[in-house]
Amino acid sequence: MAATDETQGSDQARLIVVSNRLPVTLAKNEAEWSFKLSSGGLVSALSGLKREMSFTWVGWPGKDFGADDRRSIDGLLRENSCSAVYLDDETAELYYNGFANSILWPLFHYHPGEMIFEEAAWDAYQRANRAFADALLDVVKDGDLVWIQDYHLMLLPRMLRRLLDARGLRSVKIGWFLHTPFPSSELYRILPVRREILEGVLAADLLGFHTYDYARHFLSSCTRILGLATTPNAVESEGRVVHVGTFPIGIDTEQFTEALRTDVVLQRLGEFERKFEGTKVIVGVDRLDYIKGVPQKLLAFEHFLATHPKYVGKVVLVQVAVPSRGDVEEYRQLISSVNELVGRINGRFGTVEYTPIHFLHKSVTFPELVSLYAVADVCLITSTRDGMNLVSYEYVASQQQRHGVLVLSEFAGAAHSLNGAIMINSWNIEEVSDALNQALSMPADQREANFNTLYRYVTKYTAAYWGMSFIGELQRVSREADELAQLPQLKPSLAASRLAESRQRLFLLDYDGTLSATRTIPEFARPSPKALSTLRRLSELPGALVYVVSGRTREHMAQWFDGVDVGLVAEHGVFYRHPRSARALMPHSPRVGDGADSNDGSRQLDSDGWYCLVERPDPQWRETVLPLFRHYTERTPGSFIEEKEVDITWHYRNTDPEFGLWQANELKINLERVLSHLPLTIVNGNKTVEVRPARVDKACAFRAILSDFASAAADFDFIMSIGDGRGDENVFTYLNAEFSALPGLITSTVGRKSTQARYYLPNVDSVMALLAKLIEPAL
Ligand SMILES: O=P(O)(O)OC[C@H]1O[C@H](O[C@H]2O[C@H](CO)[C@@H](O)[C@H](O)[C@H]2O)[C@H](O)[C@@H](O)[C@@H]1O
Ligand SMILES: O=c1ccn([C@@H]2O[C@H](COP(=O)(O)OP(=O)(O)O)[C@@H](O)[C@H]2O)c(=O)[nH]1
Repeated sequence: MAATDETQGSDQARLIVVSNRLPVTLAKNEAEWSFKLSSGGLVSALSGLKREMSFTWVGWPGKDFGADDRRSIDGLLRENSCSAVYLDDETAELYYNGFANSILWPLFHYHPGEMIFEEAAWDAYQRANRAFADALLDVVKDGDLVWIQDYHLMLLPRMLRRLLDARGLRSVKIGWFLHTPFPSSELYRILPVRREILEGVLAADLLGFHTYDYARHFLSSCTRILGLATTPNAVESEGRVVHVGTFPIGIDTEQFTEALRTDVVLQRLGEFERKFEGTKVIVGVDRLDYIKGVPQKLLAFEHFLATHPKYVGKVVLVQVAVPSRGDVEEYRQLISSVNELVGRINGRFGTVEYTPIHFLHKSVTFPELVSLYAVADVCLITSTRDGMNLVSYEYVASQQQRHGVLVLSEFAGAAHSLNGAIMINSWNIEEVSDALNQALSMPADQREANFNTLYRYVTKYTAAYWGMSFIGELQRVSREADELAQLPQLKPSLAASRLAESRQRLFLLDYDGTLSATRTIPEFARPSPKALSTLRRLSELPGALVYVVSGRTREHMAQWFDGVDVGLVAEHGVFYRHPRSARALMPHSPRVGDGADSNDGSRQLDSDGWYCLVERPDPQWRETVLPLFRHYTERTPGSFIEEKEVDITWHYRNTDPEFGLWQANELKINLERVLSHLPLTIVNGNKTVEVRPARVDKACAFRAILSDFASAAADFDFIMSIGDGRGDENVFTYLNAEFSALPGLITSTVGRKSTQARYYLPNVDSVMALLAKLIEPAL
């Protein structure tokens, strides 16, 4: 493993990889501890990465050690860029076998029947994850990248984040990668601690999965179980954006190419070729785990021999079954049923000269494995679920000469990548048997074409590629998060001091999500008595003009703010009305029917003082839009249409969250198609789809408002704009450009997010607290 010394102590971000097991085997000879790097999927996957980037590996060393031994082991590990997390043997057993392998593993592989939930195991899982977090505190420095691996450590991102925050280490970036499938939310929700586990990983900055299906299931669980807003590549959790990505793992193909040139492999391959001369070889390599579908494979092979007698005596299955998790009951049962099947099939089809199944219940050496891969005409993978399945990749990497056929279960993650394999439903014994027949009789040119497609993929998307792309993405999202972290929170004291220094004051306040918290039904979101009295007192400050700026109808707004001297902007800028106190500042009093020029073309003034920035609503587009809106409303329970004077809004907040979002996207696509020739804009709002005139937005309304003040607008020495939505971003952009030099300009979004505003306020309560500060008597 590459040493990290060159980066220790420097300002460069260091990488720390955390996994359940350290990739080492420790042995004591006399009084001396020695160290051997062990092999395994993760070790080889990360071996490519380590050529590009040095890292420290943190994990459990495999058993507990006494204090004296720990001291020497720690030294030895440090020299090899590793660091141990010690767990007492009972915790380790319960956490690893009891929770990770007996609860999460079966559930994530669609075997809920094998899941045994025990509180003691859950307690141990928490204890072990906490021990990892504590140990990491001694290793991690600010600015480091911490990459946590797999289902054993799903609570760790949150536990670690809390400890780091408490120490003020706020720029450590955390990634987490799941090597297994993530099941459908329908399965996942069975887990008694489903919330804790999701919340645990959501403290990371980037979450990685092998396939988009796994990511999709994860996002769906976040929506359904935690009620969080998601996009196809992110989850919003506690004001943070947690990025979600697909990073299919690969192998180090070079290792296989090099091994195939070694004498030991060439010799062994020759022996196999002589032994199996005139016989077709099917190879299977699996850990003996119930997810690998070994019984299904044996039954399919039996069916194949029974239905294709010409192959009896002419084809063998060499099945390597690597012993695994023998301490767990389900695995012990599997061994006996597999042994029974092998015996039955060999008894049924075998002769003195012919053994149909060569069953190796052991692990084999790497040269032996490569030789077996290379001699096989077919590789048969029948997993009933499998995160990725690297055996399929390894077989392809070893088949440059023979161009053998890969028969691959569609339930392995690899099926999403390995175009060129024969895909099978491993539960369908008939189909697997047919696939074997097809594979064994496939013409050489077709085998070669399939192999070339597979080989190109396997050699391009290697383990190194996987590691580098995850780390690259973690660095990218971290930069984005750093930018966001630099967005300052608007402090009431700062706003108050700027206000105190000013004389002509303008407040532009969005309504929904800014002055009023989100409600399920729009009518319920009326201004609270507190909000009304705050606005009244704000409007009474010397030299102050207050505008409430909303997507709501002017009727609603006029009714809600009756008796408060605030200006109103309705339907996202289509209508606006000045406060009474503004009239004194206007160069001339506008008259009804006034069509005075503004930057936005003509505008009309009615007898209630409202300006309208668009032509009257065009009935034709409404006639096109409304039937579509109705179509989707009828088919989306809980959705409804809000018809305004000009805009039309489709609300889906109260629908099934995923179906609602799906329907909203469909509706938007359909609207874009039918409205493409019209000057309209279709906007995804806060659980809404809105259609409104393209020419007008909230920024246009401000421009019009300011032009009404003509040169008096130049006298505003304090402008504060607060809003939470996308429509408010236009306002911030406009104000930042127009009043860039004004010290009294304050723009603030609500909720921390990527924004054009100069500040953020966390939520509606903090907006109200800020405004309350501004109306304190001294100001
Ligand atoms: O510009 P705004 O004041 O932020 O108005 C935008 C939309 O707000 C309303 O919908 C939103 O608030 C509702 C009440 O809390 C909520 O039920 C809905 O899901 C939100 O999208 C309003 O109904 C829309 O017409 C406005 O366009
Ligand atoms: O005797 C053996 C046979 C195979 N393997 C390796 O075990 C890994 C199995 O990975 P896979 O993704 O197929 O399944 P997993 O065991 O991780 O579920 C592959 O890299 C094999 O080369 C091994 O270590 N010892």
